[in-house]
Amino acid sequence: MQILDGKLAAQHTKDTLKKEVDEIIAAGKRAPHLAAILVGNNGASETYVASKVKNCTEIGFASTLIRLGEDSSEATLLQEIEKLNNDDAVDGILVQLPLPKHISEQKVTESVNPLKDVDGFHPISAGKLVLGLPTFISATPYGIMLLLEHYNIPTRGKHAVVIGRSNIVGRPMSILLSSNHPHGNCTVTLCHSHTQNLKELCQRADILVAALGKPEFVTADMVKEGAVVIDVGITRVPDSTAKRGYVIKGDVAFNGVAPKTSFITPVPGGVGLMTIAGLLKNTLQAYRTRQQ
Ligand SMILES: Nc1nc(=O)c2c([nH]1)NC[C@@H]1CN(c3ccc(C(=O)N[C@@H](CCC(=O)O)C(=O)O)cc3)C=[N+]21
Repeated sequence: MQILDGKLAAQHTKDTLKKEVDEIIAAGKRAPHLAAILVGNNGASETYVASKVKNCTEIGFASTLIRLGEDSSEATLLQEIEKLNNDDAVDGILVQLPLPKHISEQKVTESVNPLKDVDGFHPISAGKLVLGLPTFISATPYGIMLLLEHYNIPTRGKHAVVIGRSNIVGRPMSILLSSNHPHGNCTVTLCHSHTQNLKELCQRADILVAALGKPEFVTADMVKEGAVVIDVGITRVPDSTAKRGYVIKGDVAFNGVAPKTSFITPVPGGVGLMTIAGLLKNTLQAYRTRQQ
Protein backbone atom coordinates (compact mmCIF):
# COMPACT_ATOMS: atom_id res chain seq x y z
CA MET A 1 0.00 0.00 0.00
CA GLN A 2 1.26 3.43 -0.92
CA ILE A 3 -0.17 6.76 0.20
CA LEU A 4 -1.09 9.22 -2.55
CA ASP A 5 0.33 12.28 -0.83
CA GLY A 6 -1.73 15.31 -1.82
CA LYS A 7 0.59 17.64 0.01
CA LEU A 8 3.60 16.46 -1.97
CA ALA A 9 1.85 16.43 -5.35
CA ALA A 10 0.21 19.82 -4.74
CA GLN A 11 3.61 21.27 -3.78
CA HIS A 12 5.03 19.93 -7.05
CA THR A 13 2.25 21.69 -8.99
CA LYS A 14 2.75 24.88 -7.01
CA ASP A 15 6.52 24.87 -7.60
CA THR A 16 5.91 24.62 -11.35
CA LEU A 17 3.30 27.40 -11.23
CA LYS A 18 5.60 29.64 -9.20
CA LYS A 19 8.32 29.32 -11.85
CA GLU A 20 5.80 30.31 -14.53
CA VAL A 21 4.69 33.32 -12.48
CA ASP A 22 8.32 34.36 -11.91
CA GLU A 23 8.82 34.38 -15.68
CA ILE A 24 5.67 36.45 -16.20
CA ILE A 25 6.82 39.02 -13.64
CA ALA A 26 10.37 39.05 -15.08
CA ALA A 27 8.82 39.89 -18.45
CA GLY A 28 7.29 42.99 -16.84
CA LYS A 29 3.71 41.74 -16.87
CA ARG A 30 1.17 41.76 -14.08
CA ALA A 31 0.58 38.63 -11.97
CA PRO A 32 -2.43 36.32 -12.48
CA HIS A 33 -5.27 37.40 -10.18
CA LEU A 34 -7.90 35.24 -8.46
CA ALA A 35 -10.95 36.82 -6.84
CA ALA A 36 -12.92 34.77 -4.32
CA ILE A 37 -16.32 35.66 -2.90
CA LEU A 38 -17.39 34.22 0.43
CA VAL A 39 -20.99 34.74 1.54
CA GLY A 40 -21.82 34.21 5.21
CA ASN A 41 -19.69 32.49 7.81
CA ASN A 42 -19.65 28.74 7.27
CA GLY A 43 -16.64 27.53 9.28
CA ALA A 44 -15.36 25.03 6.72
CA SER A 45 -15.77 27.53 3.86
CA GLU A 46 -13.76 30.10 5.84
CA THR A 47 -10.91 27.60 6.19
CA TYR A 48 -10.92 26.63 2.52
CA VAL A 49 -11.09 30.18 1.19
CA ALA A 50 -8.33 31.32 3.54
CA SER A 51 -6.22 28.43 2.28
CA LYS A 52 -6.89 29.35 -1.36
CA VAL A 53 -5.80 32.96 -0.74
CA LYS A 54 -2.68 31.81 1.14
CA ASN A 55 -1.75 29.46 -1.71
CA CYS A 56 -2.15 32.29 -4.23
CA THR A 57 0.28 34.42 -2.25
CA GLU A 58 2.79 31.55 -1.99
CA ILE A 59 3.11 31.22 -5.75
CA GLY A 60 2.99 34.93 -6.56
CA PHE A 61 -0.63 35.30 -7.70
CA ALA A 62 -2.60 38.38 -6.74
CA SER A 63 -5.82 37.61 -4.89
CA THR A 64 -8.87 39.45 -3.66
CA LEU A 65 -11.26 38.12 -1.05
CA ILE A 66 -14.71 39.66 -1.04
CA ARG A 67 -16.79 38.90 2.04
CA LEU A 68 -20.54 39.38 2.08
CA GLY A 69 -22.80 38.93 5.10
CA GLU A 70 -25.05 35.89 5.49
CA ASP A 71 -28.11 38.10 4.84
CA SER A 72 -26.79 39.66 1.62
CA SER A 73 -29.29 39.55 -1.22
CA GLU A 74 -28.81 37.59 -4.41
CA ALA A 75 -28.83 40.92 -6.27
CA THR A 76 -25.88 42.18 -4.22
CA LEU A 77 -23.89 39.05 -4.96
CA LEU A 78 -24.71 39.24 -8.68
CA GLN A 79 -23.54 42.87 -8.69
CA GLU A 80 -20.21 41.90 -7.12
CA ILE A 81 -19.76 39.19 -9.73
CA GLU A 82 -20.55 41.65 -12.52
CA LYS A 83 -17.90 44.03 -11.21
CA LEU A 84 -15.33 41.24 -11.28
CA ASN A 85 -16.49 40.12 -14.74
CA ASN A 86 -15.77 43.65 -15.99
CA ASP A 87 -12.51 44.13 -14.12
CA ASP A 88 -9.68 43.52 -16.60
CA ALA A 89 -7.22 42.93 -13.79
CA VAL A 90 -9.18 39.89 -12.54
CA ASP A 91 -8.52 36.54 -14.29
CA GLY A 92 -10.42 34.04 -12.17
CA ILE A 93 -13.64 34.31 -10.17
CA LEU A 94 -14.69 31.81 -7.54
CA VAL A 95 -17.89 31.96 -5.50
CA GLN A 96 -17.46 29.60 -2.58
CA LEU A 97 -20.27 27.06 -2.22
CA PRO A 98 -22.54 26.31 -0.43
CA LEU A 99 -24.42 29.63 -0.59
CA PRO A 100 -27.12 30.69 1.90
CA LYS A 101 -30.48 29.12 1.02
CA HIS A 102 -32.11 32.33 -0.28
CA ILE A 103 -29.53 32.60 -3.09
CA SER A 104 -29.80 30.50 -6.25
CA GLU A 105 -26.52 28.68 -6.88
CA GLN A 106 -27.53 28.14 -10.47
CA LYS A 107 -28.12 31.84 -11.14
CA VAL A 108 -24.83 32.72 -9.50
CA THR A 109 -22.80 30.13 -11.42
CA GLU A 110 -24.34 31.23 -14.69
CA SER A 111 -23.46 34.87 -14.00
CA VAL A 112 -19.70 34.26 -13.92
CA ASN A 113 -17.94 35.18 -17.18
CA PRO A 114 -17.04 31.76 -18.68
CA LEU A 115 -13.56 33.10 -19.52
CA LYS A 116 -13.01 33.60 -15.77
CA ASP A 117 -14.83 30.47 -14.58
CA VAL A 118 -11.87 28.85 -12.80
CA ASP A 119 -14.25 26.60 -10.82
CA GLY A 120 -15.56 25.11 -14.06
CA PHE A 121 -19.13 25.29 -12.73
CA HIS A 122 -20.64 27.35 -15.58
CA PRO A 123 -22.87 25.31 -17.95
CA ILE A 124 -20.54 26.27 -20.82
CA SER A 125 -17.53 24.82 -18.98
CA ALA A 126 -19.45 21.68 -17.96
CA GLY A 127 -20.75 21.24 -21.52
CA LYS A 128 -17.27 21.52 -23.00
CA LEU A 129 -16.00 18.91 -20.56
CA VAL A 130 -18.66 16.47 -21.74
CA LEU A 131 -17.65 17.10 -25.37
CA GLY A 132 -13.95 16.69 -24.62
CA LEU A 133 -13.18 20.29 -25.57
CA PRO A 134 -10.52 22.34 -23.76
CA THR A 135 -12.13 24.05 -20.76
CA PHE A 136 -11.82 24.76 -17.06
CA ILE A 137 -12.18 21.42 -15.31
CA SER A 138 -13.71 21.79 -11.86
CA ALA A 139 -10.94 21.87 -9.33
CA THR A 140 -11.50 18.64 -7.41
CA PRO A 141 -11.76 16.26 -10.40
CA TYR A 142 -8.87 18.16 -12.01
CA GLY A 143 -6.82 17.75 -8.82
CA ILE A 144 -7.54 14.01 -8.78
CA MET A 145 -6.36 13.70 -12.40
CA LEU A 146 -3.17 15.58 -11.44
CA LEU A 147 -2.66 13.18 -8.54
CA LEU A 148 -3.05 10.11 -10.78
CA GLU A 149 -0.58 11.73 -13.17
CA HIS A 150 1.90 12.61 -10.40
CA TYR A 151 2.02 8.98 -9.23
CA ASN A 152 1.82 7.65 -12.77
CA ILE A 153 -1.12 5.38 -11.97
CA PRO A 154 -2.22 3.35 -14.98
CA THR A 155 -5.91 3.84 -15.80
CA ARG A 156 -6.35 2.64 -19.39
CA GLY A 157 -8.89 -0.17 -19.64
CA LYS A 158 -9.45 -0.25 -15.87
CA HIS A 159 -12.84 -0.37 -14.23
CA ALA A 160 -13.43 2.85 -12.30
CA VAL A 161 -16.34 3.12 -9.89
CA VAL A 162 -17.38 6.61 -8.79
CA ILE A 163 -19.78 6.95 -5.85
CA GLY A 164 -21.69 10.23 -6.02
CA ARG A 165 -23.10 12.13 -8.99
CA SER A 166 -22.69 15.76 -7.87
CA ASN A 167 -22.10 18.43 -10.49
CA ILE A 168 -18.84 19.47 -8.85
CA VAL A 169 -17.18 16.09 -8.28
CA GLY A 170 -18.83 12.75 -9.13
CA ARG A 171 -20.30 13.61 -12.53
CA PRO A 172 -17.25 15.41 -13.99
CA MET A 173 -14.97 12.74 -12.46
CA SER A 174 -16.89 9.99 -14.28
CA ILE A 175 -16.55 11.91 -17.55
CA LEU A 176 -12.82 12.53 -17.14
CA LEU A 177 -12.05 8.92 -16.23
CA SER A 178 -13.97 7.67 -19.27
CA SER A 179 -12.48 10.22 -21.66
CA ASN A 180 -9.61 9.66 -24.06
CA HIS A 181 -6.98 11.23 -21.84
CA PRO A 182 -3.58 9.89 -20.64
CA HIS A 183 -5.17 9.23 -17.25
CA GLY A 184 -8.61 8.34 -18.53
CA ASN A 185 -9.75 5.54 -20.84
CA CYS A 186 -11.42 3.71 -17.96
CA THR A 187 -14.69 1.86 -18.08
CA VAL A 188 -16.75 3.86 -15.61
CA THR A 189 -19.64 2.95 -13.35
CA LEU A 190 -21.29 5.97 -11.74
CA CYS A 191 -23.14 5.04 -8.56
CA HIS A 192 -25.59 7.11 -6.51
CA SER A 193 -28.33 6.87 -3.90
CA HIS A 194 -30.56 4.73 -6.15
CA THR A 195 -27.86 2.24 -7.13
CA GLN A 196 -28.65 -1.41 -6.44
CA ASN A 197 -25.87 -3.81 -5.43
CA LEU A 198 -23.52 -0.94 -4.59
CA LYS A 199 -21.24 -3.21 -2.58
CA GLU A 200 -20.83 -5.71 -5.45
CA LEU A 201 -20.10 -2.91 -7.92
CA CYS A 202 -17.48 -1.40 -5.62
CA GLN A 203 -15.86 -4.81 -5.18
CA ARG A 204 -15.26 -4.85 -8.93
CA ALA A 205 -13.50 -1.47 -8.98
CA ASP A 206 -9.84 -1.19 -9.94
CA ILE A 207 -10.17 2.50 -9.14
CA LEU A 208 -12.73 3.55 -6.54
CA VAL A 209 -13.63 7.21 -6.08
CA ALA A 210 -15.74 7.98 -3.02
CA ALA A 211 -17.49 11.35 -3.35
CA LEU A 212 -20.81 10.98 -1.56
CA GLY A 213 -20.15 12.94 1.63
CA LYS A 214 -20.87 10.18 4.17
CA PRO A 215 -18.07 9.70 6.69
CA GLU A 216 -16.42 6.26 6.55
CA PHE A 217 -19.05 4.90 4.16
CA VAL A 218 -16.59 2.73 2.21
CA THR A 219 -15.46 -0.23 4.31
CA ALA A 220 -12.87 -2.94 3.67
CA ASP A 221 -15.45 -5.53 2.54
CA MET A 222 -16.38 -3.24 -0.39
CA VAL A 223 -12.83 -2.96 -1.75
CA LYS A 224 -10.96 -5.27 -4.09
CA GLU A 225 -7.45 -6.36 -3.17
CA GLY A 226 -4.98 -4.00 -4.90
CA ALA A 227 -7.53 -1.30 -5.78
CA VAL A 228 -6.67 2.40 -6.04
CA VAL A 229 -8.91 4.30 -3.60
CA ILE A 230 -9.53 8.04 -3.91
CA ASP A 231 -11.33 9.61 -0.95
CA VAL A 232 -13.03 12.90 -1.79
CA GLY A 233 -15.10 13.14 1.39
CA ILE A 234 -14.27 15.74 3.98
CA THR A 235 -16.75 15.98 6.86
CA ARG A 236 -16.24 17.66 10.19
CA VAL A 237 -17.54 15.24 12.80
CA PRO A 238 -18.07 16.69 16.32
CA ASP A 239 -15.67 15.16 18.85
CA SER A 240 -15.40 16.64 22.32
CA THR A 241 -11.98 15.03 22.88
CA ALA A 242 -10.47 16.77 19.81
CA LYS A 243 -8.63 20.08 20.16
CA ARG A 244 -10.92 21.96 17.77
CA GLY A 245 -14.06 20.13 18.91
CA TYR A 246 -14.27 18.11 15.68
CA VAL A 247 -12.33 15.57 13.66
CA ILE A 248 -12.15 15.47 9.85
CA LYS A 249 -13.38 12.23 8.31
CA GLY A 250 -13.30 11.06 4.73
CA ASP A 251 -15.85 8.87 2.94
CA VAL A 252 -13.50 5.89 3.37
CA ALA A 253 -12.87 3.99 6.61
CA PHE A 254 -9.13 4.43 6.10
CA ASN A 255 -7.70 2.06 8.72
CA GLY A 256 -9.64 -0.95 7.52
CA VAL A 257 -9.46 -0.18 3.81
CA ALA A 258 -5.84 0.99 3.39
CA PRO A 259 -4.13 -2.44 3.86
CA LYS A 260 -6.15 -3.87 0.93
CA THR A 261 -5.27 -1.11 -1.54
CA SER A 262 -2.33 -0.50 -3.87
CA PHE A 263 -2.75 3.27 -3.48
CA ILE A 264 -4.99 5.36 -1.25
CA THR A 265 -5.47 9.06 -0.51
CA PRO A 266 -5.56 10.16 3.14
CA VAL A 267 -8.02 12.71 4.59
CA PRO A 268 -6.81 15.30 5.36
CA GLY A 269 -3.69 15.54 3.20
CA GLY A 270 -5.09 14.05 -0.01
CA VAL A 271 -7.65 15.29 -2.50
CA GLY A 272 -8.43 18.59 -0.67
CA LEU A 273 -4.95 19.95 -1.27
CA MET A 274 -5.06 18.83 -4.90
CA THR A 275 -8.32 20.76 -5.30
CA ILE A 276 -6.41 23.93 -4.57
CA ALA A 277 -3.67 22.93 -7.01
CA GLY A 278 -6.32 22.45 -9.72
CA LEU A 279 -7.83 25.85 -8.97
CA LEU A 280 -4.43 27.56 -9.23
CA LYS A 281 -3.71 25.85 -12.56
CA ASN A 282 -7.08 27.00 -13.88
CA THR A 283 -6.32 30.56 -12.80
CA LEU A 284 -3.03 30.62 -14.69
CA GLN A 285 -4.82 29.19 -17.72
CA ALA A 286 -7.47 31.93 -17.48
CA TYR A 287 -4.70 34.53 -17.27
CA ARG A 288 -2.91 33.19 -20.35
CA THR A 289 -6.09 32.92 -22.41
CA ARG A 290 -7.10 36.47 -21.48
CA GLN A 291 -3.62 37.87 -22.26
CA GLN A 292 -3.84 36.62 -25.84
N1 LIG B 1 -16.82 27.42 -5.45
C1 LIG B 1 -16.25 26.41 -4.77
N2 LIG B 1 -15.12 25.85 -5.24
C2 LIG B 1 -14.52 24.83 -4.56
O1 LIG B 1 -13.48 24.32 -5.00
C3 LIG B 1 -15.11 24.38 -3.33
C4 LIG B 1 -16.30 24.99 -2.90
N3 LIG B 1 -16.85 25.99 -3.64
N4 LIG B 1 -16.90 24.59 -1.75
C5 LIG B 1 -16.35 23.57 -0.92
C6 LIG B 1 -15.44 22.60 -1.66
C7 LIG B 1 -14.45 21.91 -0.76
N5 LIG B 1 -13.15 22.37 -1.17
C8 LIG B 1 -11.95 22.10 -0.50
C9 LIG B 1 -10.80 22.83 -0.70
C10 LIG B 1 -9.65 22.59 0.04
C11 LIG B 1 -9.62 21.62 0.99
C12 LIG B 1 -8.38 21.44 1.80
O2 LIG B 1 -7.45 22.22 1.73
N6 LIG B 1 -8.29 20.41 2.65
C13 LIG B 1 -7.16 20.18 3.50
C14 LIG B 1 -7.41 20.71 4.90
C15 LIG B 1 -8.63 20.15 5.57
C16 LIG B 1 -9.12 20.92 6.81
O3 LIG B 1 -8.28 21.26 7.67
O4 LIG B 1 -10.33 21.19 6.91
C17 LIG B 1 -6.86 18.70 3.49
O5 LIG B 1 -7.71 17.91 3.04
O6 LIG B 1 -5.78 18.32 3.92
C18 LIG B 1 -10.74 20.85 1.20
C19 LIG B 1 -11.89 21.09 0.46
C20 LIG B 1 -13.30 23.23 -2.21
N7 LIG B 1 -14.56 23.37 -2.56
